[in-house]
Amino acid sequence: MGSGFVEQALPSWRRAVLKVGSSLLAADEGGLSPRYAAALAAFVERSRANGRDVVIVSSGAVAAGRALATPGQAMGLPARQALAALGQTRLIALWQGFFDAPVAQVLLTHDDLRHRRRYLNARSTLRELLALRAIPVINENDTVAVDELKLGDNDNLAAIVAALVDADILLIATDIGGLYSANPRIAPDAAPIDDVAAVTPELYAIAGGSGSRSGTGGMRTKLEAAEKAAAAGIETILFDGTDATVVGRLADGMLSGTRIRAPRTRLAARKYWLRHAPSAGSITIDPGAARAVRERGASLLPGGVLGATGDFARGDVVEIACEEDGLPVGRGISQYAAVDIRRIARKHTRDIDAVLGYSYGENVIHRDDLVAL
Ligand SMILES: Nc1ncnc2c1ncn2[C@@H]1O[C@H](COP(=O)(O)OP(=O)(O)O)[C@@H](O)[C@H]1O
Ligand SMILES: N[C@@H](CCC(=O)OP(=O)(O)O)C(=O)O
Repeated sequence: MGSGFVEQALPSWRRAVLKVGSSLLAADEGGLSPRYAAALAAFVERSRANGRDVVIVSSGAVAAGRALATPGQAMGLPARQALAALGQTRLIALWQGFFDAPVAQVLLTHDDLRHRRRYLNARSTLRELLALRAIPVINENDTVAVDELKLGDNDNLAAIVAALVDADILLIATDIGGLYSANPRIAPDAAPIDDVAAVTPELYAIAGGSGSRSGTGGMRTKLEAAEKAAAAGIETILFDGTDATVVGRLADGMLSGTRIRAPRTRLAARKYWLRHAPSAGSITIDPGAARAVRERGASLLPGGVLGATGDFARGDVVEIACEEDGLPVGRGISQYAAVDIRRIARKHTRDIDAVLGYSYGENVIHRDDLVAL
């Protein structure tokens, strides 16, 4: 029996976040199983061979750890956290087993992503890992992630990561064909929904909880994730990771599952945000740098910077002004604090380290973080 979803073209993409739920990795007898992960890994491999980047957000640490715990043992929060710590090494080993390329373990909490500096550090690390052609495998840092530190679930984590790494698409592999008009495990005649223009309250009303022992959020958290991704201009795809044919076709650019659209493009969403975020200060640049930013969309290097006003921190949004006419050139996220910029202004990129004693890279503002006005 098919899932009822009609095959449609997958929107073209260059960088994806692939979220793999516990239900796809947990073995019936406890621990992890490569059963479904193998086809998903083959998809990652094929995508990478075509020059695309894939970041994996993988659940399954608790499920993996369960095989190592005594059955019947009390399962309070610390016990779950201990299971996650035990299971995480197995989880990474499972993924590494599929790839020749190195897998990098990245564990994140809400706190890491809420604080601007740590957010930027996570972003730089992930960018660097992708530049190294490594395969980042991300999970929530369950050891410390309790209550207010918790992102709650990996669907939401995957959406935040998608925005973090500038992904074009968020692929959520789950244990069901996609979104249905009701939970098919309860309502067998539920109808598949192939295409969603926007996540609405009505949609949340049809999304129920998890259908398996290992899964957590059910469709609700997948819709929350899709809503977050859409706000950043990223489309979300829900598909059945247990169906090797569906996964194989995905690598051919064809989807059987649910496509949840984003109302605006990624660039438009980002530029809108950069234009409207409150600014914490300004950077003055010379006319040559102003031309490079305006006409070529170039990154801002320290050589073209003349100074900084205000007391902004690394990661703040700042105005960029041209010293010649004082007119605004653009806005962007500064990689350096105002105090640092005053010291590296007019210096060559290679001297940053010598002047400051550290470096956050060659750009004062990276072109991806810059909008010309
Ligand atoms: N409207 C719906 N359409 C599809 N699945 C639904 C719906 N409402 C609830 N679900 C449940 O959501 C489950 C998938 O979520 P979950 O168990 O958390 O998996 P994962 O481990 O992949 O995150 C499905 O197996 C299904 O039981
Ligand atoms: N960090 C947890 C994952 C929790 C989670 O969100 O699970 P799931 O709903 O299966 O994606 C673990 O690795 O077990």
